[in-house]
Amino acid sequence: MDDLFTHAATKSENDPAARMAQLAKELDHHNKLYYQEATPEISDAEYDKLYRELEDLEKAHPELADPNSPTKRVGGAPLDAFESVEHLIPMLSIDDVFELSDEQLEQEPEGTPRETELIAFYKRLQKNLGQEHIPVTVEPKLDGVAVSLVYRNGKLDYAATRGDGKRGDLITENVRTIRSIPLTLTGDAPELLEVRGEIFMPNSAFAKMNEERDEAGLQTFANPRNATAGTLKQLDSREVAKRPLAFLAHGLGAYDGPELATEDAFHALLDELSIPRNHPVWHAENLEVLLKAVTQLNEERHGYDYATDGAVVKALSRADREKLGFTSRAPRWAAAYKFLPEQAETLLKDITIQVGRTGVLTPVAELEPVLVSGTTVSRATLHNQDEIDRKDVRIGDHVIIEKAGEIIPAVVKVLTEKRSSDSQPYSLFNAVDGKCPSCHGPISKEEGMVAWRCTNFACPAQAVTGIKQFASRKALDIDGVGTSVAEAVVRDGLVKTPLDLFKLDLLTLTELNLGTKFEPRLFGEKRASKVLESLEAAKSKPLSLWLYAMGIRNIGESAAQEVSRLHEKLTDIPNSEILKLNAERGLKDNWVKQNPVNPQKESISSQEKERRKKIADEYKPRIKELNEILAEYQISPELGGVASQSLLDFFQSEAGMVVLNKLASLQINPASSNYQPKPSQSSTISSPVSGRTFVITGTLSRPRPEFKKQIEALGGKVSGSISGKTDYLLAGENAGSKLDKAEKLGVKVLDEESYLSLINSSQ
Ligand SMILES: NC(=O)c1ccc[n+]([C@@H]2O[C@H](COP(=O)([O-])OP(=O)(O)OC[C@H]3O[C@@H](n4cnc5c(N)ncnc54)[C@H](O)[C@@H]3O)[C@@H](O)[C@H]2O)c1
Ligand SMILES: [Zn+2]
Repeated sequence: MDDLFTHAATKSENDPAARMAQLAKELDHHNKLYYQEATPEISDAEYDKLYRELEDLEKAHPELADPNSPTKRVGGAPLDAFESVEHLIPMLSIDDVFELSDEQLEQEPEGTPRETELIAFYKRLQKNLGQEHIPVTVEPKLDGVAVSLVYRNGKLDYAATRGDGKRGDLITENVRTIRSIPLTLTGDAPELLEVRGEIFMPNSAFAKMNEERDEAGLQTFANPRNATAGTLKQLDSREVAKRPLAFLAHGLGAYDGPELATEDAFHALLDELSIPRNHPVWHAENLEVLLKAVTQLNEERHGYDYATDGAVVKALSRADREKLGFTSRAPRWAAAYKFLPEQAETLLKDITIQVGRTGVLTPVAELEPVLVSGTTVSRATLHNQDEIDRKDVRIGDHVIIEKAGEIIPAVVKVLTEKRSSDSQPYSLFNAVDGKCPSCHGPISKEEGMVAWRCTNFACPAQAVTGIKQFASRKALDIDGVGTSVAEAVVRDGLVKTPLDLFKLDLLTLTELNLGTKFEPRLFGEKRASKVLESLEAAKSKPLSLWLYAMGIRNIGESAAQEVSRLHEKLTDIPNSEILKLNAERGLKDNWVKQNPVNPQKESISSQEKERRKKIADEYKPRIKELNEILAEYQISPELGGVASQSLLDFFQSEAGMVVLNKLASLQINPASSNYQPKPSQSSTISSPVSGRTFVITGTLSRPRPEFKKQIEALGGKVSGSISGKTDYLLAGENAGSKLDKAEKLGVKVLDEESYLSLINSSQ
């Protein structure tokens, strides 16, 4: 079965517009993670690759280019938590030019230099300025967070991040804590001086801080840039003060003072005012010297105490810069030359699988330790199955690994000539036997996506994400349980899966620490009891909300509604015949649609044609048959084959059983509030008992089972507890809490006498 349904062709390959839209979406996603949340998912080199691909497509198809494309914009939006400020002059990015790799050079004519893109940049300067010699400067590119420091009359007025280039966040209080940034300038300060530069964390300080955090049981940062970005987002500047941040200036923004004709004059001013500036700076009068400077910087940079992955090349004179001008995103007078990441050869000993916070399964290469860019590397990311297939990575291979400016190393290439003859292609799915290594839940791959994911909402690796979904407004609406509570209960080991929330008691919740070990912030009794109340109420919430709350793949709100219309209660789902048939129909139907015998766009071999025809001939009559069987259920397209299969997979998996067992032990069996599987039939029957749900309580004239039998014989149901979907409460003498609850929920209450007349009327 696997075979038939996993081929969902990535149609974007031949469709530039679709690919462009997809790239833009992915880049937006990564920009948000990188700039706003300081938690990037991919390396800069990978990001750059996607960015380049989009840029190239936009050049090839200018008519399809979106004016709001990520290639036309700077950075991310300002954060809500800070006040923002409009920049006096927009803060732009810098265009990248890349050192060419061996693979790229193979595609080019012989003798093509690695610096081809840099040379092209210099030639553009020559052409646009109409002169042969253009003096430029070369300096290290700092990998930190861009900042604007505005000084008025020698005093720091404010500091802001780049934000979207037009508006940034005001981070003055945080910046004041950075010792190397002067608050008052020495010497003859101009009236207005906007210095732009980079806040960063030196490597040594970063390593030490991470070590201390690790010891204190705090989360460590992936790399110095993340640590810097994360630190500057802190609202409490006392926290910022504790972090080892540094600053170096590299550019001029708004300015009101004596003329600065060149970059040198600007540097002299910074020195006079004791503002630390980026160094070393090389000067080059022509292309030859520029290339030498860049080579020298590349050699020296490994000795620096901060990460540099490139050289910034800038026209020296202000007059030249003015002539060259800007694009919407970057100045035309500067370029960032990105060095090739350093590579090394080593042995890939094993592949392990990590489960991320959102359930993504990431294959990780376990390597024979090797030294790259001054650090020992023993693990590298393999990203996903598609990447493994593309590079044909296998356990036991000799591989080339690469480490860019940032920390996560990657496997770039396999040395197939060194491979042993008995090596086997690697399949992530087989390696984990189709189960999440963290929880043994089922894994699945969404259409058009490359990653396998664990689909178990109770997976401990995804606990925080799962709890947030479970408690969200649209799901079970657990008042007071958001990100910080979810993180705290998981951190303290109180909750491993959302259902563990039901184990929490008032005292534990009251004393839950939402702050840090050093600065505790307790949750408090008032909010704690609210959480418990919401949890109690959740127990009787309808099936559709429960299904949505579980965050099962492909089950959104509408699909959950439809599932709950077709099933009376949760426990009917794992073996649901309707779902089985609907899954089969949907998956077969998709297959036929996606594998046409006479495709219009692609060309297929006659063998492939034959294969498709054979399968389609088998599927089509069955699809017709299924359509007939399912017709009376009138299943909405919101519940497709993929979603149906996904539900069944989940509830039939080991993980799904655990969830069902836990619910059973909590005595929760969510019931449908819109149960009506055969719409046309049930609407014609109208009986006061048939299809109605009764709850029985108190002392009656006969034993309760007798009443139960009678109700069921007339097509009604008897349930043990009152919920919003109960129709009648049959209440005898001394009815207790159920009576109160029925009144609260507006459920009709019958005494024995009115019950009897109801029964008689429906016989
Ligand atoms: N991994 C991810 O998910 C992800 C997401 C978004 C962006 N990124 C990375 O960020 C890059 C794009 O970000 P960007 O637009 O901020 O560009 P950038 O950081 O590559 O370059 C522009 C910035 O460089 C800084 N800079 C550093 N040293 C400088 C110097 N000596 N002189 C002048 N400026 C200097 C400036 O602050 C300027 O704003 C991408 O190439 C990518 O590597 C990664
Ligand atoms: Zn899992």
